[in-house]
Amino acid sequence: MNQLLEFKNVSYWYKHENKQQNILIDVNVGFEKGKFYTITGPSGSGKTTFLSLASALDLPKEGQVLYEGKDINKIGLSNFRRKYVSIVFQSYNLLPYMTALQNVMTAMEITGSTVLNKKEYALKMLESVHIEEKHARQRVLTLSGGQQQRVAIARSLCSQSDLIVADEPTGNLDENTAADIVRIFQDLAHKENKCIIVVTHDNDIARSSDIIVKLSKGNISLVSNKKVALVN
Ligand SMILES: Nc1ncnc2c1ncn2[C@@H]1O[C@H](COP(=O)(O)OP(=O)(O)OP(=O)(O)O)[C@@H](O)[C@H]1O
Repeated sequence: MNQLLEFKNVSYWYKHENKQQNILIDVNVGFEKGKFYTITGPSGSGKTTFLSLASALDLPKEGQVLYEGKDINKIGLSNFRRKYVSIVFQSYNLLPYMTALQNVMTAMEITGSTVLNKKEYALKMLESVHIEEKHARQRVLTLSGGQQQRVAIARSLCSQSDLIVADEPTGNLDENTAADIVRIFQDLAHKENKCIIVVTHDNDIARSSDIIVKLSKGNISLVSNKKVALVN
């Protein structure tokens, strides 16, 4: 099996006044390109912690996270974040006084994109998430929540990384807009061959993914959705 990202014997805990709270206990799980994964579990089960390990915001206390077989600690955490993973936050993390286009182009500058015509490319990425040029040229603070989330996804696409992780990306959105975002993730996995890992509380979104990774009491179980629900 061709794993893009692999958790190998990963354990993680927090210490509270010398008491250890185990979050992940000897977890083994792999993620492939071309698949859309959701991470689910009760509040406090460690979903955000899991995602921070998958996106090199933190390191396991024990075990390794491997990218194409290489330990991300060896790749270097900031190097890994810059080159190999795109993170979509619930709060979008956009620059509100800039236009959508400027937000995407700024991210391209920061990540050292080698694309020659950055404006044209940014507009193409925005169009791929259904942000037309008129909206692309508006300041982000004048766009709706759903539009802002799509801009954040377009920004994540400009780094051209194979791995996209998102923490509750539909948390603030209405049902229709959330379905729209989920469809974009499905397309990115199935048409663009990306590996998508999304933390969600929402069972409908989990059912729309290819594989559900359930977290509970430090352990994980996988549910494969053979017949992926199409969102409408
Ligand atoms: N920086 C930290 N220091 C200490 N404990 C922490 C820290 N971050 C998280 N925790 C604890 O670890 C547990 C897992 O937190 P995490 O945010 O990963 O869970 P979650 O499944 O994403 O929760 P939610 O669904 O409520 O967002 C929680 O009990 C939390 O209080």
